[in-house]
Amino acid sequence: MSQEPDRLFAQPLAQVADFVFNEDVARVFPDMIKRSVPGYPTIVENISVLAARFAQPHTTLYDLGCSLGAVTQALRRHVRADGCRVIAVDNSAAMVERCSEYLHSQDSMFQELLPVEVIEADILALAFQPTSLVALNFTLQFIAIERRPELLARIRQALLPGGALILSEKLRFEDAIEDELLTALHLDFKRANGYSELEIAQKRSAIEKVMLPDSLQTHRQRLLDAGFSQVLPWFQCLNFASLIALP
Ligand SMILES: C[S@@+](CC[C@H](N)C(=O)[O-])C[C@H]1O[C@@H](n2cnc3c(N)ncnc32)[C@H](O)[C@@H]1O
Ligand SMILES: O=C(O)C(=O)C[C@]1(C(=O)O)C=C[C@@H](O)C=C1
Repeated sequence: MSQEPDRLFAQPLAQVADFVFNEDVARVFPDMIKRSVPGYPTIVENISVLAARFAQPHTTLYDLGCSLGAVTQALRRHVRADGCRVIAVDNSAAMVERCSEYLHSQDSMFQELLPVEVIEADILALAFQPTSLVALNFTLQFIAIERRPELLARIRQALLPGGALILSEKLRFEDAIEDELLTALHLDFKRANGYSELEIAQKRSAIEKVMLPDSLQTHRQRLLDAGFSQVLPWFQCLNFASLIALP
């Protein structure tokens, strides 16, 4: 994947536009997400460990909001159940184009990869096949809040017994002191990864209307309301967490 450093917000901008997953973002995305999301490499690595337990033979696995396909690549390499395939979906043309290229080069580097299909589509409009594993890795937070319940309900309906949804999100916290401290620590994480105060401030105004995090309590209740039976947090680093939701 591209090694280009994320300098998108390094120069003062006359006006900071709302954040979109366009060509500029796609080009620097591996660097951006690693330097912005505490624990991201650990989450991606371990999604394939979790998936290996939940993936059922001869079923479809979904990577929803796949960006450049980091989760898809991990699933293709590490899920060994017979006859599985991965469907990777994103509604950003720039992401889908690069994702397809990266998956193509993965094909030439490794043997015995799961087959994959990359689709440019809105996940809200997707007709789900029966599935044993759905990954929403930092995607739900970009979906309009009022559309989140219906998306989760449709995923729940498509999930087969023994399968799972893996949901990773930035969290907000209902306790004001906890929220303030973990937000401050997240900014320290960005500084420690070389982002300047200007980059941090401009990225924040670009993203604040576009990415709307929920609390763990809100996620849990919404997943239960959508018909999931169990919600288990398996990872948290500062204000970023990942949950397993069981059908
Ligand atoms: C933070 S990125 C996800 C990172 C990726 N899952 C990973 O692990 O590297 C969010 C992605 O969700 C996509 N996205 C947002 N809304 C979407 C929608 N309604 N349908 C499909 N993709 C969407 C964006 O284009 C973006 O690529
Ligand atoms: O919370 C932030 O400041 C972020 O930059 C987070 C986040 C994310 O969680 O997806 C937002 C957009 C970028 O795609 C990468 C990281």
